[in-house]
Amino acid sequence: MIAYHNNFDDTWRPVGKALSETLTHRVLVTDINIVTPSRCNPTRPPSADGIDLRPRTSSISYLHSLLANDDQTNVILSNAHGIPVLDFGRFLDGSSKQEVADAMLSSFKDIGFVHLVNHGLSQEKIDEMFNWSKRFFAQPMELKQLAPHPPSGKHHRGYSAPGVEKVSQHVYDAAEVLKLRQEAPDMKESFECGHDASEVMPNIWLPDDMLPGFKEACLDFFWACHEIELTILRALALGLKLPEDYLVKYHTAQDNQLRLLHYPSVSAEQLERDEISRINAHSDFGSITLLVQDDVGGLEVEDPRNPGQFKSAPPVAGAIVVNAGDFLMRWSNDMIRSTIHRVRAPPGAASNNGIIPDRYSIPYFCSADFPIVVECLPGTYSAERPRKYEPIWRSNMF
Ligand SMILES: O=C(O)CCC(=O)C(=O)O
Ligand SMILES: [Fe+2]
Repeated sequence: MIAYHNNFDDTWRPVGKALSETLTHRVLVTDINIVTPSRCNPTRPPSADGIDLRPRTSSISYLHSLLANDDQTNVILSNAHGIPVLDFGRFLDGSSKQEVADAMLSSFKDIGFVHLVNHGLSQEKIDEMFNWSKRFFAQPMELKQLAPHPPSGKHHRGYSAPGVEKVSQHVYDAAEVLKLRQEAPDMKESFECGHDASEVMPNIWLPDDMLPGFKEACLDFFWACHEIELTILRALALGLKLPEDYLVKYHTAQDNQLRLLHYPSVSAEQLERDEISRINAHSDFGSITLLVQDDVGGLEVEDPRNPGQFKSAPPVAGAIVVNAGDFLMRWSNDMIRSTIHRVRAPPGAASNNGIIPDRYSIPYFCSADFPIVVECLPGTYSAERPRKYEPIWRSNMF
């Protein structure tokens, strides 16, 4: 689970311990404190702007997955290193809704990850956001520091410089985290924002006259991702044989987090020798994460059947990656996996003069509303598969 730690204060400890002891969930500890915000007021209504529902052709070869059952074969376009590539357009246009829903759920149960093509997020919007991200990170450090991520990390907003954040799993001791960071700093910088009306977690922007247009682009992309989130949650509900709006009803506060990530160019050797890392192994905290990435690669996903073994998950043309987070895993009575992943050297990197190019990615972390009691989802437990978790207030979880 991604959490952000600088200090290990009393707010964090009981939560972290409760999680590790009772949920057997992985807890990711970085250098900034965990955030347990209360519900944000819903802000402007989600806009349909930029959502392109037309199916697009892609360069992906149309292989049928061995994982699929007969009904799912027409929506599974290929199997990319163990992660199915689904034609989400068949859900959006209504032609194979149940099949897409079933295939997505199978994938979440099996590996916790899925690639979606024809997802409805326009390529123009994605390209535009990457351009803004590059422009932002290309600014001088003094300027980026004008939107500083708070050192105490009480909320995930603003800019964090390379090496400041360190991601790890099950490390609760401050000295140990410091040691990890010194041994192998995470060589990435990030900018994080949410929606602009949050009272509990206000955004931290650059001063108005710096990089005009950046803020608007981030917010626009935030809402575009939110639209995709809702359709994915609808598909997932259908896969779980629940009413289509079942999960959406628990995601009304739009308490999500858009994160621009830049991994500066580094030496392949240093990365491979673990002298530096891009992002350490971790699982995400929320319901689902949507990820768009450039074509550099390096994302690796743990093989659920061989803990500790990671498989490369290279980018798939035109696809967004969607993975389940710790919250969804618990909510589904562990039926759905929140799988550990990391970013390392892409395959074959050493042959490229030993230098790994800059990498840009944009995760969008989706969270359920805070003031709800979380019980295992209907259909995820039975006499043979009893509930593993007692009901709990969402705000007491992460
Ligand atoms: O950069 C990536 O591809 C992955 C980022 C990630 O896993 C995260 O920020 O949680
Ligand atoms: Fe992640």
